[in-house]
Amino acid sequence: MTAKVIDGKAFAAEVRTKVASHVTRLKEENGITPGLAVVLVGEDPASQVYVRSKGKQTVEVGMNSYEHKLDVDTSEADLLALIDRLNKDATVHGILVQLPLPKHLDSDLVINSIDPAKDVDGFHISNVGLLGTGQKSMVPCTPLGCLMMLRDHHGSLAGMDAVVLGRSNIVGKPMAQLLLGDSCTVTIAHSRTKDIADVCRRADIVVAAVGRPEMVPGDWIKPGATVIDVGINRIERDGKTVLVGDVDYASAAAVAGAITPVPGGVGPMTIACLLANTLTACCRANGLAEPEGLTA
Ligand SMILES: Nc1nc(=O)c2c([nH]1)NC[C@@H]1CN(c3ccc(C(=O)N[C@@H](CCC(=O)O)C(=O)O)cc3)C=[N+]21
Repeated sequence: MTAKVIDGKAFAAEVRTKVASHVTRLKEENGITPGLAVVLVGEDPASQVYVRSKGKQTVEVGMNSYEHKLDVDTSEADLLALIDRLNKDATVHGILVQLPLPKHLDSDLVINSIDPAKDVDGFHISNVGLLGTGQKSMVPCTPLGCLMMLRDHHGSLAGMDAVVLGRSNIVGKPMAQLLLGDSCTVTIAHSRTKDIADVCRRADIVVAAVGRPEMVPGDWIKPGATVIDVGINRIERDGKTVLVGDVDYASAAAVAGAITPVPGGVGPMTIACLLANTLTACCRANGLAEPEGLTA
């Protein structure tokens, strides 16, 4: 068998088209332009690339983009003061603080100082609690993108066995909550899981979010299963830097029913969902109906 390749890049373009048409309507009918503020502390080259591409796509869908680049040794007080200003700024509907932050800053404290209604990353404890109890919240972008691709491929996910590899707060845990919300039987496996290969082989859906290049080989995958690869790892191969996922693509694609590639899978969906969340936050802030198909 050769897996169907789930084209995250094309799917993300569709999501952005939907977002853009809602934004046009918001402007014409309500005179509102959604705004996203992205805060970057320091000059990590990879982070700068992501922030630039977020800003570009934000403008492309017709939203306002506000970039705040702060010095690497910015004090916590100054960062909190900026967030406080953005919280109070009615033209800003979404706030994203690029992670990881420099070590001298307490990222939990910083994230929890964002107004939960503007927390388009869905990392604020209040959004985490709302998601965990099945209440309306802001949903983390990467897991939301994965969910959209899974629903698009399968229709209903009810009753499926899902294994999430990785237990991070930004991907593994919220991904498990979303799959549970869609009535999957969910297992979270991690570095201390016994017989992880056997656990994985039971899965109809595997979401790999461990951050270890090509850790999941094809013989961990049940024939016909759907594989979502969240990993984005830069490695050296044949003297070149290449981007690989957490899944060994060649061997997994030979047995899976469907698989997301890296690049061109989950990554582009993450940014598309950030724009979708900003639109959702803007609609909620203005008491308007939420866009359909763009939330969990
Ligand atoms: N508060 C916060 N929220 C984030 O969502 C967040 C963050 N911090 N810090 C960094 C990570 C990383 N991230 C990516 C988004 C898109 C691609 C993406 O589009 N990747 C392309 C390839 C891009 C490349 O070539 O490097 C792809 O997979 O096809 C990758 C990575 C969001 N992050």
